[in-house]
Amino acid sequence: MSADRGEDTSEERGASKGVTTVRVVGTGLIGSSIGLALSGKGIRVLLSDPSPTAQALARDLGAGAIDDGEEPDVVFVAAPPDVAAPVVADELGRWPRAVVADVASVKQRIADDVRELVGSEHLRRYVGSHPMAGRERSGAVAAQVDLFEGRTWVVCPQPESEAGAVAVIQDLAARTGAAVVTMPADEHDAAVAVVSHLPQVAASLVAAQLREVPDDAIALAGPGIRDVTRIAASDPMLWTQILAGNAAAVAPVLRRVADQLVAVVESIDALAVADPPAGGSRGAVAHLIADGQLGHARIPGKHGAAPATYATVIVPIPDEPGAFARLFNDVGDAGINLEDLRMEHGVGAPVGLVELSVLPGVVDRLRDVLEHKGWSVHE
Ligand SMILES: NC(=O)c1ccc[n+]([C@@H]2O[C@H](COP(=O)([O-])OP(=O)(O)OC[C@H]3O[C@@H](n4cnc5c(N)ncnc54)[C@H](O)[C@@H]3O)[C@@H](O)[C@H]2O)c1
Ligand SMILES: O=C(O)C(=O)C[C@]1(C(=O)O)C=C[C@@H](O)C=C1
Repeated sequence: MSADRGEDTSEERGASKGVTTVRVVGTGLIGSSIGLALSGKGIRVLLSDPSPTAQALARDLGAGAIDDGEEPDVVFVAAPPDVAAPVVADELGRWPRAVVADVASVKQRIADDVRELVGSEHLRRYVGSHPMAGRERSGAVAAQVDLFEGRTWVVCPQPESEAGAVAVIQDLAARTGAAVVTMPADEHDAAVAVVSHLPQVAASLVAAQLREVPDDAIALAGPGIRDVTRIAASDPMLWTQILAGNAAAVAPVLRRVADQLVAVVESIDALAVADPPAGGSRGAVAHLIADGQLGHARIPGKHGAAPATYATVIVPIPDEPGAFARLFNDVGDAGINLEDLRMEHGVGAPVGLVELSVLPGVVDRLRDVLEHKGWSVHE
């Protein structure tokens, strides 16, 4: 088996060359995005979902064909985490030659449940995996062909997983454009507790504070609150399952944050009085922000590359058809690669603010080109 950690290389690819048919079970956001990505690579994708509407919608959006009972080479189970294990077990039983993978956000508990359901010997063809890509929206309608492009896709082999089965899933994940990382399931769960599950809890807590805020205060919302709360729009049912499935790893992370939050409150309390005593409270607050800077600087860039600091320019665009296309054409004509893009809608104004991120070396040229084309450009 290939439980070695590390990034897949192109030399290792090719393991899925013999794969012609992939069955996707659960045709929501992730299942349909897999279907779109693999269909685009010439693979025959068969779609199955207990909801006939979800299944038909995925088909209509181009994610594949409705499953007709044809034997698949590979099955991706993209069902909710609380049913992933029994669905994997069913698929292993139904297709005795297929490699069966799941894509659920937690890995160890699902693998343990599958082992209990089918027995260790049948785990040879099972490979746990988790694309670190997603959206705060659910269902096929939110699926995207390039959802996995440049994102990490974690493959978590079990001790029983056959090397060939692991290689097939690594290879298919790579064919969606993802950067494949292989690691044990328990390490995956500890990692996502910090990099995925904590952010969801934090975003939901911050956004929940806005429920009672008067309209006049909400109207002041700028990019800060939007950045911190985007994922607060996520599906409560899915996230209850994810947090329950990884509770043992998430609880200590939340406890550490809670302890640090209590210390921050004490420092801020000390500073709230008219003439704060010199007791180190300012230092504690400064450390909080500085530590955050250090953590933020460690977040990898595209394709898992070293953290990249991009330069940004902000361009107001009119809220009218074709404005976006014109802006992109002007950037493209200048041969400048956009590294990232964000859009803010001005409150009460018929303009949007587009933030373009580029490598620092080309930002001056971008500014010149856009000004020359008549755009007004802000830092
Ligand atoms: N949403 C994300 O950002 C994200 C990212 C990576 C991985 N995941 C994982 O992918 C899986 C699917 O999440 P999603 O966001 O696509 O959810 P979704 O709600 O968009 O889709 C889930 C689909 O599964 C179907 N389903 C329900 N019960 C089923 C069953 N018993 N058998 C087969 N299908 C069933 C539903 O009808 C629905 O179409 C989850 O396990 C989730 O943890 C989600
Ligand atoms: O971008 C988002 O909407 C996500 O939150 C995606 C995200 C994450 O990055 O934490 C959330 C949960 C999934 O298991 C994988 C990816």
